[in-house]
Amino acid sequence: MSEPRPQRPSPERPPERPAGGSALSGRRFVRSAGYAWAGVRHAYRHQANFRIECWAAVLALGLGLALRVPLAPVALACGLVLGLELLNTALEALVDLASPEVHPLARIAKDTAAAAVLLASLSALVVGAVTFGPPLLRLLP
Ligand SMILES: Nc1ncnc2c1ncn2[C@@H]1O[C@H](COP(=O)(O)OP(=O)(O)OP(=O)(O)O)[C@@H](O)[C@H]1O
Repeated sequence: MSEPRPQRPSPERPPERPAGGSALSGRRFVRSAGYAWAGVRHAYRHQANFRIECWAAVLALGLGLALRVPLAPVALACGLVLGLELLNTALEALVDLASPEVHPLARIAKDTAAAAVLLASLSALVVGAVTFGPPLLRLLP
């Protein structure tokens, strides 16, 4: 006899809460943050682009502080690029797992994810030019 299938959550039947405290439990949050930090460390170790983007973000935020420009758009642009680079890394790993051999769909997945990072990086350059351009020009003699 086959095992009973686990029932999908629905609006009438919310998902069962896993054992180990409420969704807002501090220990749970710390554990999740630990997994996320492991992901960041992995990307930093293995992805040269992520390392460059991390240091570019540090530089941009430092320059923003020094020039006293609004930091919110700079931080948002940096977060977008870094977040999409992490998603790109995750997707590359998934594609390599699902399709180690060359496949047109694998190429589309990887190329499209890379395009998302490129688009965000170009937007970040525009944000940087608009934010840092005027104060830097004022510094010129
Ligand atoms: N399994 C595959 N099938 C088809 N094309 C692939 C496959 N794997 C990679 N490619 C092609 O090669 C390109 C580079 O893939 P790769 O996995 O080396 O990514 P990358 O951008 O070089 O990653 P990294 O950031 O690790 O350097 C992809 O964008 C895609 O066009």
